[in-house]
Amino acid sequence: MAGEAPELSAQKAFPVSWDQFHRDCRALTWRLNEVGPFHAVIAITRGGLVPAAIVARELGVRVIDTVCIASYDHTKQGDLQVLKGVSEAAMKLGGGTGKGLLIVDDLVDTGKTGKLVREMLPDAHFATVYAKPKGRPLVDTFITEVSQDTWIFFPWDTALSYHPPLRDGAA
Ligand SMILES: O=P(O)(O)OC[C@H]1O[C@H](OP(=O)(O)OP(=O)(O)O)[C@H](O)[C@@H]1O
Ligand code: HPA
Ligand SMILES: [Mg+2]
Repeated sequence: MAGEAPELSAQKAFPVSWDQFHRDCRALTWRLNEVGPFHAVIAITRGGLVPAAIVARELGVRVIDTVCIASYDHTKQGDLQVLKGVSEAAMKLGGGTGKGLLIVDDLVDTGKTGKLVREMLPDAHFATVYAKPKGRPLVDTFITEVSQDTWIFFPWDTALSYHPPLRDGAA
């Protein structure tokens, strides 16, 4: 496609629909239900907000906080920027180390974001919906692993569009 980033076309694509994402979040919650209860859910923004809402709903957790981190500009990772840390109230609930807190993100890729959050809350439980091999050791619970050269396309980042037939060269 004209204008497409070369690193995008070189990678395998793993598109996720809203339905599939909801199902995967519910599957994640089944596993987390065995580990909890949790005092609060900490969503890593922005991608963690969507699974955090679903997981918190299923687990009956009403206290939700955010850690706001930015790193990727589309598919290129830059330096991590912590725009907002854990609130004082959530810190208190986690006894200062994160015990009994559930950190939720959409995925771990290189694990840089996860590592940073784990340093903030070393005793928290870290859950993601998807994991790539490099980040996987940082996660306590996840649902689906994809290869490192796969790019996951989330439903909030995508829209329905025309796709050319395979015989015309479509991948
Ligand atoms: O394991 P890593 O290599 O650190 O990558 C994983 C992180 O990257 C993405 O967030 P991003 O920084 O793009 O921000 P966003 O959630 O606002 O999209 C994703 O949501 C994870 O938080
Ligand atoms: O595979 C990915 N998909 C979407 N966002 C991401 N941020 C890091 N890796 C990914
Ligand atoms: Mg993120």
